[in-house]
Amino acid sequence: MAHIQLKNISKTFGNHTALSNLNLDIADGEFFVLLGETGAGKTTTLRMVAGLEKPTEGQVFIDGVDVADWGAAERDVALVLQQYSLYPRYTVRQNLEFPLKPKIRRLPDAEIKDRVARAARTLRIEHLLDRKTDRLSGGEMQRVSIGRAIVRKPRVFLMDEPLSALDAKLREALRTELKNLQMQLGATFLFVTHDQIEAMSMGDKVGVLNHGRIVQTGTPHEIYNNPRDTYVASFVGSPPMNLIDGRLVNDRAVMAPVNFELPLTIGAKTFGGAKTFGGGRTSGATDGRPLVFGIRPEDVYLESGAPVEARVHDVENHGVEKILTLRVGDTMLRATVPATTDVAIEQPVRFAWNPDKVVMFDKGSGVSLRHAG
Ligand SMILES: Nc1ncnc2c1ncn2[C@@H]1O[C@H](COP(=O)(O)OP(=O)(O)OP(=O)(O)O)[C@@H](O)[C@H]1O
Repeated sequence: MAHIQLKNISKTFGNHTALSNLNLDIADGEFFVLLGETGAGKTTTLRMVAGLEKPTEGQVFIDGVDVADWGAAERDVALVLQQYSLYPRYTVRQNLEFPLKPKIRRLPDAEIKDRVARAARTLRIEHLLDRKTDRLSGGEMQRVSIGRAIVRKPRVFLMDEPLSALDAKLREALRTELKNLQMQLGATFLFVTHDQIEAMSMGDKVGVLNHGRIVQTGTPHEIYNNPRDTYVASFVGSPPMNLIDGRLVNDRAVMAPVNFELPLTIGAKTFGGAKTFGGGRTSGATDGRPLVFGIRPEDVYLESGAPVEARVHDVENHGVEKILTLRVGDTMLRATVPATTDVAIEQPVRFAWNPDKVVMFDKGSGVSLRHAG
């Protein structure tokens, strides 16, 4: 398989900068997800690894070799796209055989048969082998597209939103299958998506791309719990992290514009022993500085006697849990609570949060104080 490195990559189209100084290091056998909104530069990055696009600046390395002069075929990568590129009049078997039959490197018939059979078994499409591809469902077609990549045994799989055209249920099923497949093949995957749930559930590592720049790279756990800036904090997580403006004053967090105070140390008795705030990273140096406080909805909880009073503005039922919108003055804040929580709209409630989980961001730069060092 392969180790992929992108070093100081920039790409401009005319006077539009699609990628700026991008660095990525994808380990051999890693499932790496590039996550970003539309237009962030995901497809451009993928096409550069595939050899379909040349960087304006910087280099792409595969297994330590600069592949600038290698064409797409020499790079030995397989691309799976959102739109399945199958031959509609051909059967599934013929579609799977097709990539193995170019004149220059035609494989022996027995080898072709074996690879097709294995791919079909892995993707559970054996029963479809003799069916024409225009008679398949979307999920089946996408399996065949992935099969066309697998049979080639490429060094790297490049996947450009391969699940986004499928309905929610199928997407979920194929997410698991793709992850299993990657582990089974031990292959290096670069998977591109705008869907943070896909990224968090499949990636060994996730790179968050914003306007052509990598904002943060890390495990899903790191990205979720320790977002580098307010962009990552609000992009990853559903509902997103609550971001509330405020300042630290005498070791208390004063949140504007409602002026409610968050104690930095919350009494051990009432609030479960949590005594520090923001991972213990409070110091005199931050006093008075404008900050943004990030609190995940699941770290907010209702409790009588808790420090802040709010009104319930909205209640969404999500089966096992409810997502509440709480109103404090003009500020809205989301809280994920158990479905058994009995609340009504406009009801007054009191809430607290897990102080260990609060992330403080510099208001000016948006960067987390933990990352700013
Ligand atoms: N061939 C091109 N010519 C001009 N601009 C381009 C070209 N290819 C991409 N761009 C621009 O570069 C930026 C990045 O595009 P890219 O397709 O990589 O984004 P993306 O993150 O994959 O978006 P999406 O999720 O919508 O596919 C966009 O602003 C796009 O319009």
